[in-house]
Amino acid sequence: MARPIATTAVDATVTIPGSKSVTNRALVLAALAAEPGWVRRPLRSRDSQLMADGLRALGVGIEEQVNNDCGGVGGGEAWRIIPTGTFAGPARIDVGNAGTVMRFLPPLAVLADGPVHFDGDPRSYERPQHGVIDSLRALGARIEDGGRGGFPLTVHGTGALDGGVVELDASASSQFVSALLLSGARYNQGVEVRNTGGPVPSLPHIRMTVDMLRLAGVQVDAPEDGGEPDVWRVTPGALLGRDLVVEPDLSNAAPFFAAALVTGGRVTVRDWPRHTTQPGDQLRDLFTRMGGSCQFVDEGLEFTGSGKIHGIEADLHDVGELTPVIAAVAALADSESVLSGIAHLRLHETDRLAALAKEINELSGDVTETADGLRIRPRRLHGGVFHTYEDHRLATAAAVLGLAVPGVLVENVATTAKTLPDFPAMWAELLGQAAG
Ligand SMILES: O=C(O)C1=C[C@@H](OP(=O)(O)O)[C@@H](O)[C@H](O)C1
Ligand SMILES: C=C(OP(=O)(O)O)C(=O)O
Repeated sequence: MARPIATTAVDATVTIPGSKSVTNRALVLAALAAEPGWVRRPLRSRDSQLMADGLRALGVGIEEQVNNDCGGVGGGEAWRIIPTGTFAGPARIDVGNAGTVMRFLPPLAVLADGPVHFDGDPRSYERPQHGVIDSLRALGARIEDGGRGGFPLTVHGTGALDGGVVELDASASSQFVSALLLSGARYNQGVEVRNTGGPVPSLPHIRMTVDMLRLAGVQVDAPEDGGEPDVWRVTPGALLGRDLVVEPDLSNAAPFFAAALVTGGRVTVRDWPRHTTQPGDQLRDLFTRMGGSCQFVDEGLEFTGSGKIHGIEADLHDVGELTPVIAAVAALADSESVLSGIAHLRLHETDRLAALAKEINELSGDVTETADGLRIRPRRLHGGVFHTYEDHRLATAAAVLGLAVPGVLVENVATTAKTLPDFPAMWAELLGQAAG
């Protein structure tokens, strides 16, 4: 995708599709429930499709309805989830490169009536999975992993799991904890997850898991509610079928607010929730520190750029998925930025620290990798191909750079289909151009 620089300040209102994290949790919880439920305004993307297909392979009914009027809540698209109580095996599941699918489904597959074979994109072989697999084994599951501790692997479901207390190192991914908690209420003894490793990243995502479990009627003890630090406990019990409206994906608002910052323009994101567990909500603070300002308006959240972009020193441990777009904005700022607390990004869709440093430097930037992040010294950039390594967030970061730097070519912008298939058209509309 080649984008000329934005010649005028953007001024737009955008509708961001549903959150990947909320959609995929909602699907898992609805599949585990004792009664049917609804997921409204779900994200339609590669990651949510992989999740839905995985659950269907296990026998869960998912009926996709468009423009229905089911109960009047949410409106628009809705998926009706019909759980079967048990999960069917043998089954085959493709996890793609979706962290939520590769971590959340094996703990559910232990409840299947037979073997469930998992495989995925080449990158899924490299992403950490030990926190899920070793934990499930410790809780009584039989899993074959082909000798590498990860994919491809076979979970030998027996219809039930003892569960109980498990210790793991969750410093590589919060998804290890979320994964075990989501299915834990269906284990005979529930589950108690104890992190014995370093600090867990992306804690708001665990909070999201805990809140959504509670909405499904599950009793959860968590550290932030006065519980023991680094310990989460799920009491065994049935899950309720819920009617849930998915919030817009706030992490995918990042490139659009960045466009307001970079062009000195204004972007309103519709339906921004006033209260949310999504880490993307921290964009309000981060991008304000970088030179913009925001306010809630009737339609949603309005973000305005001042025409100036400041560097930032920020610990992004909780909000790692925002890093690529923040790094792109930082490369266009008037002072140095230091982004820290994000060593775990080396094991995301790609090694994001290496990829951002390499690609921005290829455009004549000055980015160095630190032990746990990036140091970004803004320099005048020139155009060139920005490689995206099949990482949706590298592609949106490159598009942001392309607003200010003539001749930036985003290689494989279609990779945004992981969480935002409409990105090329939405971006073209933002800039008042034809998609292409
Ligand atoms: O549970 C989730 O929905 C997510 C948790 C985070 O993963 P890590 O804890 O592996 O960073 C985040 O980066 C990812 O985009 C989504
Ligand atoms: C890390 C991410 O995704 P995943 O769910 O595949 O871990 C991300 O979306 O930034």
